[in-house]
Amino acid sequence: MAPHAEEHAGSANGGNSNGNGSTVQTAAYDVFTVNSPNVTYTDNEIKSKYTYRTTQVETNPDGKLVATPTETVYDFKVERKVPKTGMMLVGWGGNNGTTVTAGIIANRRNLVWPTKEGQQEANYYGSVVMGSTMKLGTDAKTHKDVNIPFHQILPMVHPNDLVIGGWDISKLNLAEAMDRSKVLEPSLKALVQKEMASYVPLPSIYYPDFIAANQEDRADNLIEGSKASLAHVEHLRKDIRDFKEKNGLDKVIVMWTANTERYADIIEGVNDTADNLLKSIEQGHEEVSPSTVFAVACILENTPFINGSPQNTFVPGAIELAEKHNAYIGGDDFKSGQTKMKSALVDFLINAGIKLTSIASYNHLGNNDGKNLSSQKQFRSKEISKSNVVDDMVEANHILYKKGEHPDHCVVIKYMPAVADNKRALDEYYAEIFLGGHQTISLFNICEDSLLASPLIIDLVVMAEMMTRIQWKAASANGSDTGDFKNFHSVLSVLSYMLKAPLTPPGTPVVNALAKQRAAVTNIFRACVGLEPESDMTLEHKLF
Ligand SMILES: NC(=O)c1ccc[n+]([C@@H]2O[C@H](COP(=O)([O-])OP(=O)(O)OC[C@H]3O[C@@H](n4cnc5c(N)ncnc54)[C@H](O)[C@@H]3O)[C@@H](O)[C@H]2O)c1
Ligand SMILES: O=P([O-])([O-])O[C@@H]1[C@@H](O)[C@H](O)[C@@H](O)[C@H](O)[C@@H]1O
Repeated sequence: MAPHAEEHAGSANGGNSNGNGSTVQTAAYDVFTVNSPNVTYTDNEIKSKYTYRTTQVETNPDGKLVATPTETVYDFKVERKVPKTGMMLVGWGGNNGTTVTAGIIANRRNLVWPTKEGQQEANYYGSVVMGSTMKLGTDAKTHKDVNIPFHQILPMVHPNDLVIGGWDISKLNLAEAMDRSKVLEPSLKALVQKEMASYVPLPSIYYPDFIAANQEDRADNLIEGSKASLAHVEHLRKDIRDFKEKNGLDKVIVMWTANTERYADIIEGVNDTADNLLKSIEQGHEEVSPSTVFAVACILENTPFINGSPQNTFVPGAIELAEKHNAYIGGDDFKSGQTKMKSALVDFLINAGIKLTSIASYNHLGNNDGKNLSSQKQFRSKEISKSNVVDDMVEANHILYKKGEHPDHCVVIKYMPAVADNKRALDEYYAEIFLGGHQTISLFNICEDSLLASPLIIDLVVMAEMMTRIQWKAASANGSDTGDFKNFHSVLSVLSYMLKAPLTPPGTPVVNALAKQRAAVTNIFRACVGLEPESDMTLEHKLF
């Protein structure tokens, strides 16, 4: 590890929400308990027996559909002890990395700072986990909805308790990098400057061909070697172990928030299987990217790895390796502003029976991400993730769209340094309506990119950590034992709400509709405490 990293290797130490750094025992019964014969609480676990109800459809020889309601009973088990958790960011010195770190410090210390609009308090707005609620049920007397904070449904890590560290190819300390990012108010920066200056990213791996050449001038904090090697894998694994040991952590989650890489070619014999990928890394194959090396290191270290960028980090060999090691991976590409709006608006239009015929998606931004994306190969990675986000919604409506038919969809990103991190998103949605009419929706959406992405980093890390403490097994009808509890599939598709191009287990469908994504994670967490899915039927208000 480079000497300067030794001198200052720091981590944003997590004082927990009561400030003493111990493991915070956050139990779901803090706000509620479930009164059901199917749910049991012990000091260490919540166990629930959950009946999953769905509908199987078959097609008769005459083409008629037959719908059969089905029930599957699962046992879920949740570890209640909230572990002392580390968040290691790849690209820690970037706009997102510095912003999320400063934001957590500001919240942990309950900071208030002057702005031109007046006093601003720290908050976690934009985080589903920390800023949203879910309906628990209806009040037995008033029959009004009772809503609880999302993060209270299960014993989740509090972001204030996260111990933060990471890597960057730039050697700037986090205070210098925060200044370079031009995201935060000077008054807030002044309050966190001292702590941020004590954090210096660990050196990282840098394979120039994978990111824009215009990034070379910041590559001064490097691990030796310009292509994949097992030495790189072992170096990163040791970094994770050292960070865990130095901070007395129970668990670490690694998040890629470094630059967008070009796509890696999928080559038989190179990255198509786990064994071939490991062999290619050993041989220093040019087609293995830094993000895939990080993914492999995390999988082998059994540390969840999430990709916040659009490149195809998870080549087939990486997915197979994660499955073999029962390790968690997730991605791709934070869904922060323009695309999040798109995944909600397209869902609304198509489900309203309005035939969307074209989406023109333009944006310009002036941060370093935009500079990297000004290179065609890196832009192409982003163009793919921003374009595929409507596919599931279009394919679900065969009334509006014939098979293979879809709206015209163009994505444009331009680098305009003047606007810095305040990305401008201009969108036009053009649709056919009743009797040949048209509806045109034009949006001008200023997205402060890092202030929108940082809460998603928190959500991804907190939810990924929560998933490591949930296990399941098929329950038996007669109470006989059905074997050991198991982890969810290695590919955490439950994280899709925060991601533009959700990675799903091989062969399973991709859901991009924003409301469906939120319902999925909400209802899975509810099932873990034996609660039925959120239903908006409210029959209690209709049948009386
Ligand atoms: N709203 C958003 O900000 C948003 C939304 C979706 C996706 N993303 C993606 O998140 C990523 C980060 O965005 P950002 O605005 O923070 O970008 P940024 O350019 O400010 O930060 C990226 C950081 O990664 C570092 N880096 C590059 N290669 C590295 C490597 N191999 N190892 C370690 N560090 C490396 C760079 O030095 C830089 O500090 C980008 O890929 C971007 O496309 C951002
Ligand atoms: O706001 P969003 O569509 O989720 O995505 C953003 C893009 O609009 C922007 O061009 C890009 O630079 C960011 O990295 C991010 O991907």
